Amino acid sequence: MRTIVLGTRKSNLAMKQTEWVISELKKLDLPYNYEIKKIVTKGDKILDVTLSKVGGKGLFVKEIEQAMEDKEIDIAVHSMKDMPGELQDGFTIGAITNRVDPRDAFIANDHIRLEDLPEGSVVGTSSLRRSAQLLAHRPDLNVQWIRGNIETRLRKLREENFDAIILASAGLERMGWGGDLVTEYLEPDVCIPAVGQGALGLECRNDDKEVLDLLAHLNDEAVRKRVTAERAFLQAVEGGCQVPIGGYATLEEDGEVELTALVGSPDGKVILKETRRGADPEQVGRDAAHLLLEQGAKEILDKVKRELDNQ
Ligand SMILES: NCc1[nH]cc(CCC(=O)O)c1CC(=O)O
Repeated sequence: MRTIVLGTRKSNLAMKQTEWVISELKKLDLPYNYEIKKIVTKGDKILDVTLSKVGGKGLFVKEIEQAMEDKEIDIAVHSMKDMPGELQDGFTIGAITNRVDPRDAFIANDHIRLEDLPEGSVVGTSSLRRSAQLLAHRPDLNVQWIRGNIETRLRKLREENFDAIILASAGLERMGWGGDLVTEYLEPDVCIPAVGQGALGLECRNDDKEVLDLLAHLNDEAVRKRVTAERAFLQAVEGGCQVPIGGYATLEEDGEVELTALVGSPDGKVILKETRRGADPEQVGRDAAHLLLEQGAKEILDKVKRELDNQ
């Protein structure tokens, strides 16, 4: 009986996600054993440093792909939102799983809602996408950088000088911490989520037919269409997870995908946002990108990348 090894980062969230994947695989009742191997990536070792400094997008993914190439692992479990736009040769996303809540969660001390936060309140985020949209909505707030995994950020909200933080609902939900912790969920009209947020990507070697067949059972075709549109947009604007880009697609009753795509300046002063709809997810993503590029998205992103490089 083949043992299929699932590799992931060693954070508690990554472990929870991988355990969930294994429980879904076990339900299939196929003759395989499953094992988890934790991989400590460079990105995990330097969480306190600005990621862009040490290789930017795909930092976590590369080392996990190396482990797959070396056959140490067979499946890599990723948050789709941490996946770079393009994979290295030899790998493919065998499944995009069902999507938990894609929205961002606003968590405030004393549960003060975003609308009611006093001027100058300190909101922690480590995402330029969140800071751009937050400041566009509430330019009077004081956005501060907050780093670390989910547990660390929640601790910093309690112990340090933050009035509120923003986290992905998905991570909280998977940790089993949704509910009471969250002050409010930010709807896409306030905060467009990150491309792929809430879905898991199960990556494998593209010549491993057995694993590809196995993963096909976990693929959610509706989510794949949505995330495909979002990622086509991300790729066409050449963005990664370090730049202020959001993309959120829904699947409509007629089978068309509707994508809202966003590029903003980190200070929230410029927000470019367009909605496109169509039958071909890739085309919808590229069209949205084209519209934003026409309006100056590339200049905004180039400026952000230059600033990150100079940090
Ligand atoms: N950038 C970190 C990260 N990568 C994936 C998630 C969880 C959400 C998801 O699976 O989409 C988070 C936490 C966060 O952004 O608050």
